[in-house]
Amino acid sequence: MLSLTFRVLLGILPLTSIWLTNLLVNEVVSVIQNQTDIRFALYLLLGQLVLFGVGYLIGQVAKINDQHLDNLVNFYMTHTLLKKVDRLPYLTFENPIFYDKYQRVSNSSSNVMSIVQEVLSLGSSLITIFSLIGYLFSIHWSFIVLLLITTIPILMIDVKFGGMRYQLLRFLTPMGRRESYVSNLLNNKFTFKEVRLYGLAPFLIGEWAKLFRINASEQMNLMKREVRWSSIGEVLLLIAYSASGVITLLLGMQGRIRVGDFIAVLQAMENVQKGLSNSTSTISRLYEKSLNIQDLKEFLQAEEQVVGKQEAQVQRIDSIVVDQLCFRYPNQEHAVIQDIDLHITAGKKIAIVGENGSGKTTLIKCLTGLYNTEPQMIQVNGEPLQVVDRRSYQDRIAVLFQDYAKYEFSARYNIGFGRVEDVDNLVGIQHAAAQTNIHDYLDSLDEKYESLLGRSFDGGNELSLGQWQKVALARTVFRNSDLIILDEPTAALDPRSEVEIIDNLFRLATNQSILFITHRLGAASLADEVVVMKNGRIVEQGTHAQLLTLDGEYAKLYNSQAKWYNNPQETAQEQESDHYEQEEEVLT
Ligand SMILES: Nc1ncnc2c1ncn2[C@@H]1O[C@H](COP(=O)(O)OP(=O)(O)OP(=O)(O)O)[C@@H](O)[C@H]1O
Repeated sequence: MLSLTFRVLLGILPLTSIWLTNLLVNEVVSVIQNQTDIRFALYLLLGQLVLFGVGYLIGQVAKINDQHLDNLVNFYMTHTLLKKVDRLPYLTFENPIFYDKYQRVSNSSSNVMSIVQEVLSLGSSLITIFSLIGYLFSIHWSFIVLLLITTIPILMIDVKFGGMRYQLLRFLTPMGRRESYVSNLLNNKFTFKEVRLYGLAPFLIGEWAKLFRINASEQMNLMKREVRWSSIGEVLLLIAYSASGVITLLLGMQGRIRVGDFIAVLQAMENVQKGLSNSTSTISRLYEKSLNIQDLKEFLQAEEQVVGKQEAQVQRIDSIVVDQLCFRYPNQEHAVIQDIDLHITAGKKIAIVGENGSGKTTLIKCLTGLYNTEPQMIQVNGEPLQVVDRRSYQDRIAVLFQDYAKYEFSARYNIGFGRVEDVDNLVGIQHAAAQTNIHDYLDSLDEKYESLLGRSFDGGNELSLGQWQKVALARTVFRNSDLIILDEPTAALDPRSEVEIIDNLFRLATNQSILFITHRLGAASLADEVVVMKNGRIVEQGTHAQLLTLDGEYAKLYNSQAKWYNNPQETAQEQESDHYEQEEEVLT
């Protein structure tokens, strides 16, 4: 409201200023010609000074007010977007188009604010324009015709380029994202060591430069076209201004206006033209931004993952039955996992083994409800997952993914995030850390559990990969769930830690089910059941002993690993001869 008032005031200032100028010039002419009293002219001069001061003050207060409004809108928009992102289905995050759209809409907070500001300043300009047009019309109607003839083509040009700018933004967003991806490879600590050692920097800089040039040249091309067309608009404005000068001169010669009016008309004409040209470009920008807002609207209307609305609440997971589970990624033709049958009962420890890409991680993403599957394929406590309250179900599961998160927060938060409502329970957190053999290390840090982990921020403590993994494992332990899912939980651990931790976990988690993916079959042998996956299917299932007797896939994998420990040299020679045999087969 305050902003609106300021804009109205700013809108009527030009007419008042021109009116005062008109009076002042006429008065000065009269003082010079007739030697009349100078006082009224001085009052008018003072009036102009006051007007200038008031205009300046209103402008400054409006600036502060706009900044305040900007903060409010920015906060609201970012807050809304972040909450929306939290409700989107997980699969959305695996679609690159999502990231393009997100990039565009995350600029929308500034777009929304600038729309508000543009509308306000457009309103202000329109008040100026209409008040001045009223004044010009009172002098002669032909000024209005001149203005109409020149403004309409300019408006059309500006709107056309507003649309083109938006289309270009859409086209360039993926390339812009790739450009920042490539440049990030050069300044990101996770990739930089390899970039440095492999001497990739010149190649990557070249790639970045290529993308930058394409981006920049597309923008330059559009800008050049826009400049060409807007020059035509400027010429039209110049013609209108000169024509209005001629008309004013004729009116003066006919004695229908005085010197002050002559100056005022030219000033008014100039102001109206400036106002009109500003307004047309504002309308063009508004059009461009309204297209962006359409993206925002679509984003906010995107289908959400229903969480916490389904009727079947899960107090405790007693059983999960997987029945003929199939899953296909949206961008792929064939199912990645097929006909999976699995029965997880309370306290059962299941190991999943299988070669890379056999679908193990996909299976756990389906099981945890991150991916939606057909009804009946997954049943929790006898209810299809679709009708199970997803939040209450996920609250009873602890997952450690291969690419677990390394939170650059304190050690306490890193573990406490497993049960965020209990993040102040230091004793519980320390207990979880002790179970995964990381307590002593965290306790030895300067600020113990309050120490910041990671090196992205000053004062942080970098951990080794194995230490990070132990912290993440402690987080899953702290979660106190019914089902613990671990995707290669010991990949970065030394053999002693691996044995101790898995042993600890199995001993303490008597009531908890554990489903763990592993490539280390020594760990798998501790499970109640071993599931072997190949090409998206379960090919063997049973206890470690049963599968060894079966002498199939598992036995083959197990024996080859056992050989590494018993006689690594022999294994290497065998593998080498296998390799040559295969090469010979290919050659013959
Ligand atoms: N988001 C995705 N979109 C499309 N395909 C995917 C996606 N994630 C995985 N895949 C494909 O699904 C298959 C199974 O992948 P998954 O990660 O489940 O295998 P995995 O058995 O866990 O492998 P690893 O032992 O290497 O971790 C792979 O062929 C992979 O290319």
